[in-house]
Amino acid sequence: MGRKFFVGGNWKCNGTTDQVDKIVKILNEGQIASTDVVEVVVSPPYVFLPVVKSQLRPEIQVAAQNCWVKKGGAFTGEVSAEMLVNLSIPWVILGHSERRSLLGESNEFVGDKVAYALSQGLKVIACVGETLEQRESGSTMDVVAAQTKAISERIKDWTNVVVAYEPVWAIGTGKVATPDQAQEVHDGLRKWLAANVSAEVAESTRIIYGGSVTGANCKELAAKPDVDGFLVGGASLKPEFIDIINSAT
Ligand SMILES: O=C(COP(=O)(O)O)NO
Repeated sequence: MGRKFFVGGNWKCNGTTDQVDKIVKILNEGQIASTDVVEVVVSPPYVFLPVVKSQLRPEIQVAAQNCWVKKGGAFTGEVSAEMLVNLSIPWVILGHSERRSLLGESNEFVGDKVAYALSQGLKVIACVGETLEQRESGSTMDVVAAQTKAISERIKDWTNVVVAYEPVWAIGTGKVATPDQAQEVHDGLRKWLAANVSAEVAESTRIIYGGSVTGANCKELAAKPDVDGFLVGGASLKPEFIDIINSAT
């Protein structure tokens, strides 16, 4: 049984009501491959999540871009996993490099978040990726393995986890990883899962790529055997996101 292609759209901290209406229109009117072929999940900012969920065609799911690490309560400004479940938001992105770098989210904190979100019934897009300095020092696999280990030590069931490899040096820079660069790390992650979790988890877990994916570069990336899809930032706000959704067909 192959891994179903997965395309996520991370809108990040972007959007006005007019812009959101335009993006939803693009998504609802675009000719996209069937849900038998591709799983599509878009991730608006929290404030637009319920309205986007209510307006999107049923084939497209939604994700939050983050959630709190434990049960809700006196944590001003946070949004809990329980709230997302209550709103029938099925997915959450966790461990994005922008939160790791800007907000100091450690590997252990991200691991705890993934474990708690899964425990509440959410499905998780778990982000890993190295900085340019780490890549240039040859420590890419050490870094992404440590990030993945911090998750693996805290969860038992990988069924509802998608791993997103997002090299920090490719995010928002236009410097997309080459297909071979992406394949090398995805293969390394799959081997890590096989050695440290199980052959079944390694085979079934989708490992998706993020970092300057566009309608122009997605096809050759999608052609790589261990690239199971994408987590798209900037291009997910544009009509070319439809091409990226269809890139596996
Ligand atoms: O951060 C990203 C990628 O962003 P870009 O596609 O804009 O590089 N996905 O979560």
